[in-house]
Amino acid sequence: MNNRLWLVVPAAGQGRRMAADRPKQYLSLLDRPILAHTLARLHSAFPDARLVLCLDDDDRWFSPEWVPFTDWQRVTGGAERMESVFNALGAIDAGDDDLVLVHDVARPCVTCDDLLALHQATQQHASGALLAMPVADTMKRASAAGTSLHTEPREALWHALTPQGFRYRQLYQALDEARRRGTLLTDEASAVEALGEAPKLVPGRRDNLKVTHPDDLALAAAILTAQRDTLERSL
Ligand SMILES: Nc1ccn([C@@H]2O[C@H](COP(=O)(O)OP(=O)(O)OP(=O)(O)O)[C@@H](O)[C@H]2O)c(=O)n1
Ligand SMILES: C[C@](O)(CO)[C@H](O)COP(=O)(O)O
Repeated sequence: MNNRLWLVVPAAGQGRRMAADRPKQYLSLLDRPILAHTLARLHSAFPDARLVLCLDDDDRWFSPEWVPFTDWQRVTGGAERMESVFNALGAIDAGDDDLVLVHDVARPCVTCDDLLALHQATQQHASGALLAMPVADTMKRASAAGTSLHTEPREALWHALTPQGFRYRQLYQALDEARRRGTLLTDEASAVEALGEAPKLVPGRRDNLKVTHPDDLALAAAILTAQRDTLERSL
């Protein structure tokens, strides 16, 4: 039997750095909320996957009309992103070798081609895979006073993006272990790395922006508009 594909979308954040009147996933981007864009992108790549959407229990903004998947469920988010993802894994009836792709709701500009590339890499690499981007700028080591102490070699530095994909059992064990240690992790790959594994870095597009600060909203709108003009067929 083929392994199932699960999409876990952590969407239980409060968007504190955005400082808006609602969690950032419900801010309007062009014609609809960020959450609707992100789910539409995932659906265009994986229409038959099962979606697991992590939402805050007190969320009063969510509407199911923004979910294009027929096969989906809502789970309760945690206090931190990694807890939201762990809750999702605990709530599903997945096989050990089923693939799980975790994608931030706050990354609405991910393209179909990048999603498919990450999915393929996850199938091919036993330690899992993540979309990532090589660091492009000269990197400085700062002092506590905010002065530049020296220049760091950047050749081996990458920005971690999402999705990040793993086999279900491996990811569950990795996050469970991190919780037991009391380590706070900002992505799934960190948990798997802590088990001694080395997930594959899959070069992703530079415009897979995580909407984080207020000025990211205009940037995301410009990216989506440019993608509509240049990538129409592969979105
Ligand atoms: N307890 C949490 C915290 C974050 N997230 C999700 O994890 C992703 C990445 O987090 P981040 O960009 O930090 O979002 P927020 O936590 O909402 O933002 P902030 O840190 O500024 O409050 C987002 O899709 C967010 O909704 C989540 O599901 N549960
Ligand atoms: C997984 C992630 O997208 C990596 O960039 C993540 O959401 C990071 O969040 P943070 O803003 O760096 O805490």
